[in-house]
Amino acid sequence: MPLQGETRLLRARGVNSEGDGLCDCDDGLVVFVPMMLPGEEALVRLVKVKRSYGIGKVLESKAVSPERVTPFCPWFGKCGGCRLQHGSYSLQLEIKEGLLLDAMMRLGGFLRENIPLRPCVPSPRQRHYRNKASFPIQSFRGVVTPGFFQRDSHHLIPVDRCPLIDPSLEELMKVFRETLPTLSLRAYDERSQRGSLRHVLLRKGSHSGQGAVLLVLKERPSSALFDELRVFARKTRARFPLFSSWAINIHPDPGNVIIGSRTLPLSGAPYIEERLGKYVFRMDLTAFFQVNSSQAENLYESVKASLGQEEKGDILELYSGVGSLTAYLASTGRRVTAVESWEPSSRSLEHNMKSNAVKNVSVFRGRAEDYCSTGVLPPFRTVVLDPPRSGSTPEVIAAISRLSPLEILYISCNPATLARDLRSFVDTGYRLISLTPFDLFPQTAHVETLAILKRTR
Ligand SMILES: C[S@@+](CC[C@H](N)C(=O)[O-])C[C@H]1O[C@@H](n2cnc3c(N)ncnc32)[C@H](O)[C@@H]1O
Repeated sequence: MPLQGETRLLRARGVNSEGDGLCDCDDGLVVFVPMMLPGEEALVRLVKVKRSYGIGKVLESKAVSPERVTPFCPWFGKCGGCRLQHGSYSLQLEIKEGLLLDAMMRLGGFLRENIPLRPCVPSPRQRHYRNKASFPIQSFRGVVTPGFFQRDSHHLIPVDRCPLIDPSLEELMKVFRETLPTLSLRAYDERSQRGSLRHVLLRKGSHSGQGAVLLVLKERPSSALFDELRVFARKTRARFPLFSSWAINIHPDPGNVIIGSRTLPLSGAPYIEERLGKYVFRMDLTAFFQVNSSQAENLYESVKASLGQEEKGDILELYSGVGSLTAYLASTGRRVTAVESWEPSSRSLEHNMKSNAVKNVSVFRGRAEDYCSTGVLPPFRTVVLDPPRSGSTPEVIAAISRLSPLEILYISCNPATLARDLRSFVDTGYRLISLTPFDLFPQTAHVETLAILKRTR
């Protein structure tokens, strides 16, 4: 077993889900080394040695990958957001395919020959693709400051630009950096749980142009503070007329969850609209919506194409959000039952089906678990599910297996929970037909995947 502090010459055989180089010591220990790309060799100091893994730091590079590029963001390596900016885009796509394969084999117990992996679908844009920016607020040297968290920590880096977000979100970020210290709001402190302003969330419909601001506060503001924030919103709207929707979200609980359950309108409508394909979707400022609008269109078109136009039979869609994928599913002419638990999203889902004249959708406002336990469910030919990062739950997976649809389409943003859930489906009589990664998050190590399963018996 190597010792902490030792130096080794290591070669990266891949990258882990955090974007770190994956190296093997000759003693069998796996070492994760930030900033190393597959094929690279370096003298590495073992800064941490645990029983099952180590963490290394490059002291001197010995062989550099031809796919290494100069990162375009000055904060890359410090900010926790991007993990792969030092690799060419084609390498990033290859890495994502590898991450998915690794999760399927290691965590899902699949054999390589049983994984019908397709190439990763590239994002139309690799920079400025994000329609949303969420930055934490802290008191930095006594000043209320927005920024991003350093990797694996809650240390704030006070940045005023991010090359992944829409340029108008960057402009607005600068305004917040200048203006927040002049307001009578105090930054929330996680340790003492004092102060108020926790997060600022900015959204801009990439295709609609509409923008929104959500201020996340620990408690409901006093009426004087409310008035002050209204004036701030009005003045900022005068400079950025497209950012017309402002709201305050109240989030009193400690912890890492960004948004609380109560939202109060501050200025303008408490929602914005985004256009995907021929549809316009309204979303509450707290709702989930894919951050890469153009690549979301590609993903949804691909889901629709894999359903086929001539097939018949109803579709059950679980975890529907505001109904963006729902509309694409319904455009095949089949009846869709859409299930969503976040109340503001399920309200928008109902609205969006009406406003887009989509008539063949019925909405269940509640948890997938509750829908699945509502007695005898009608038959569905197809089940589509797009759960959060934690994946689906054993109850929901068991209910889907009992429903026994001919096909299951599973969309996932987390290869680890996807591999686990696909294993359960395969064990109850489904065969994996295809597994397609979509790059919705260039420069990061996040992987979105569309998996298609068919019933075998
Ligand atoms: C990854 S998003 C997918 C949304 C949608 N398919 C889309 O593409 O925009 C997951 C959604 O599941 C919802 N959700 C989370 N847990 C749920 C549950 N137990 N039952 C139903 N919906 C849930 C979330 O509110 C969120 O809207």
